[in-house]
Formats: sequence, structure tokens, C-alpha cells
Amino acid sequence: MVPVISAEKIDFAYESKTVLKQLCLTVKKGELLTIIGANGSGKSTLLNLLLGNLSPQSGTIELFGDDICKDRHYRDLAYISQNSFSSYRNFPTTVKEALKIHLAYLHKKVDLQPYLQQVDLVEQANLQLSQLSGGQLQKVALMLALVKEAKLIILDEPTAAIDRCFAKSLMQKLKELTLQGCTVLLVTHNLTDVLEYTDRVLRLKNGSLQEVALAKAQNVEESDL
Ligand SMILES: Nc1ncnc2c1ncn2[C@@H]1O[C@H](COP(=O)(O)OP(=O)(O)OP(=O)(O)O)[C@@H](O)[C@H]1O
Repeated sequence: MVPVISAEKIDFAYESKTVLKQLCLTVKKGELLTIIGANGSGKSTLLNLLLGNLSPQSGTIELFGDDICKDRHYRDLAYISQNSFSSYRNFPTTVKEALKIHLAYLHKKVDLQPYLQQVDLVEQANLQLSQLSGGQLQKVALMLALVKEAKLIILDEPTAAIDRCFAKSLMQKLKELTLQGCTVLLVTHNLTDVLEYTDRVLRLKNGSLQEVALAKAQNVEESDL
């Protein structure tokens, strides 16, 4: 089966600053993959390359078997960034209206209530996005990804701004989605939140990815998270 993500021998530098060296990554359909790494190791850079926001100096990146130079597969992708919530905050709508706008954009007609329930935002449905907390805005971002029925969900620090209880239900939800064939790639410094749910952990170090055995992942040095 064609991998969902296939990156081959990626070299990337910001001018003279080399960040990634001959990096390879293959992610199969239905996998929940976690990438860890110390601050500045290049995790966000790698995500930006996978999203097609940056181009490697050498190497190839394919999504769903297509070179991202030709097709970035936006229709299949949902990206929840570290600060997606701060950009939502400036959007002058309520939670419910944001969901309706998103559905209209996707040409979909569905009942809103189950989506609000899934992310526990029923009580906040009529609040303005500007009135939500960081964690609640993170839930809005997840809800929009669920509505899109994305085949690949990429999350940067998904549990950083949310409480432990929602972190658990978020990870359960993501795991459930992978069992239905969705693929999830996330970057985190909170390995404890994801370890129970992840299929693999890769550590970004010295510009490339190394597999971390799940049994050993708990003991990964703090500086690598
Ligand atoms: N636009 C840029 N121009 C120059 N250097 C950059 C740029 N963005 C990032 N860098 C550098 O590239 C390296 C990797 O940064 P990146 O943000 O990818 O790391 P990260 O692993 O996501 O870090 P963190 O865990 O702190 O979010 C860092 O040394 C950073 O200073």
C-alpha cells in the first residue's frame, strides 16, 4: 500500500543554518506517529516541509503517493498548529457560526450537535471565539478537523494548552480515528499524554529521525522532549 507520508533524504537549511540532514520518514495509513525532539531540533520545520510551506534543498516528499510539489493534498489534510487558537481568536463569530461556515465551505450539511458534543463545546456553542480559553480554541480546531473528515491530521503540540482530562479524550479520539483509517502525525513535548495511544515514537536529533522503543520512551531525557 502507498504510504500516506513518504519523505526521502531531506536536506533543509535556513540560509547557513542546517536543520535537517538526509531525513527519511515513512508513515503508513492508520498509524498514530509521535515525533519528539529538543527545542530547536527542527520539528516545526519538518511539519512545514510536509505541509509544503517550505521546500527542501534536496530530497522528495510525497503525500498519498503524490509529490507535494504537484499536489499538497489540502483536501485530505487537517493541520492543528501550536497557535491555531490565537488566529481563531480574532475571527468575529461564535463557535456554532464557525462550524456552520466551515460546513458551508466544505459543501456539507450535517447536524452540528454531535460535533460540539465530541469536543465538549456544547455549553460554549453561542460564545464568541474571542471569549474562549486557549484550550477551548484548541477544541474548536479539532472539531473543524473532524468535520472535514481529513485522511491525515497533523498536530503540533496538541496537548500543550489543554487540561489532562481533555488531553486524554483528544488522544482517545485520535486513536479512534486511526482505527477508522485516518493517519495522525503529532509533535509533542508531553510524551506522557500520548504514549498510551501512539504506535511509534521518533526522535528528531542531529537533523534526522531515530526510532525510540516504546518501552524506553518513558525514560527519554527531558531535554529531548
Ligand atoms: N525562519 C527561520 N529562519 C532561520 N532559522 C530558523 C527559522 N525558523 C527556525 N529556525 C531555526 O531552525 C532550528 C529549528 O527550528 P524549529 O522551529 O523547527 O525547531 P522545533 O524543534 O520545532 O523547536 P521547538 O520545540 O522549540 O518548537 C532552530 O535552530 C531555529 O532557530
